[in-house]
Amino acid sequence: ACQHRLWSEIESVVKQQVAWARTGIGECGVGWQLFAEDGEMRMYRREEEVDGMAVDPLKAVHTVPGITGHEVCHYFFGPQYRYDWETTLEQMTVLETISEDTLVFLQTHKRIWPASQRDVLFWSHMRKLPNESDRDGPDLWTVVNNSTHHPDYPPNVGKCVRIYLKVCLLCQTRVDPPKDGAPLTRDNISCKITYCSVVNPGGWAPASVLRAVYKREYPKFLKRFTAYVVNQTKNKPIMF
Ligand SMILES: Cc1cccc(-c2n[nH]cc2-c2ccc(F)c(-c3ccc(S(=O)(=O)CCO)cc3)c2)n1
Repeated sequence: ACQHRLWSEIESVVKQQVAWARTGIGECGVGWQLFAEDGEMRMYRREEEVDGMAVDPLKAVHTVPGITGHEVCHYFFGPQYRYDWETTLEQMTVLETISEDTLVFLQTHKRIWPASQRDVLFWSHMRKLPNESDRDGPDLWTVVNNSTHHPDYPPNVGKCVRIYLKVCLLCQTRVDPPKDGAPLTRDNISCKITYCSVVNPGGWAPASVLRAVYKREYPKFLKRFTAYVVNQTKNKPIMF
């Protein structure tokens, strides 16, 4: 897929998004507010408007015991699982299979009253990244979703307003080997998850309504998705 039309864009967006996800919230600049907390999960957002529309960047960090970064990215990337955990999804189509780690999706999501229904068209790329800070530590895994165009599905033709998003899920596995040299079990692993997103609603949507929805939907999504991965993997061999 190195010669694919999207390859150079994917390379640059993945590098940019991973660097952003790796930036601790303290170095992200001013204006970030913690808006949700639940156990290990912390969700931050910054209020930003473009053309009067709320495009608040979001950064969430969460640590989940018993799963690996590869497993988290596998269930986030795979179209076959999405209806199980994405509660606001109404319709999902894989428009293109560019390679086994790069797909193009078209999705329509449940309407957020009083705004019009939204759809989103994006490429999704999954990649393993070398663990720079700890050579013999487990690799990092990431999935980057980035809005793109497709000639057969121009924006705003039907009833849906096209939204534009950039999402990065960055996962770092942590292994705490058992003292007595016993074989590794899921009790000895955990995954640090960073989820970043910037969503441009693409058309009129009241900032106050969007912010209320985001405040409710993002924590729900991350909790539901990670619980889904724990449940799907608990009786399966660990996928590093
Ligand atoms: C999780 C969440 C946060 C904020 C809003 C909502 C929501 N509520 N009702 C409709 C939506 C909605 C509308 C349009 C969208 F594109 C997405 C959307 C959200 C996430 C992603 S993803 O790339 O993170 C996971 C793949 O679906 C893609 C689209 C979600 N859901």
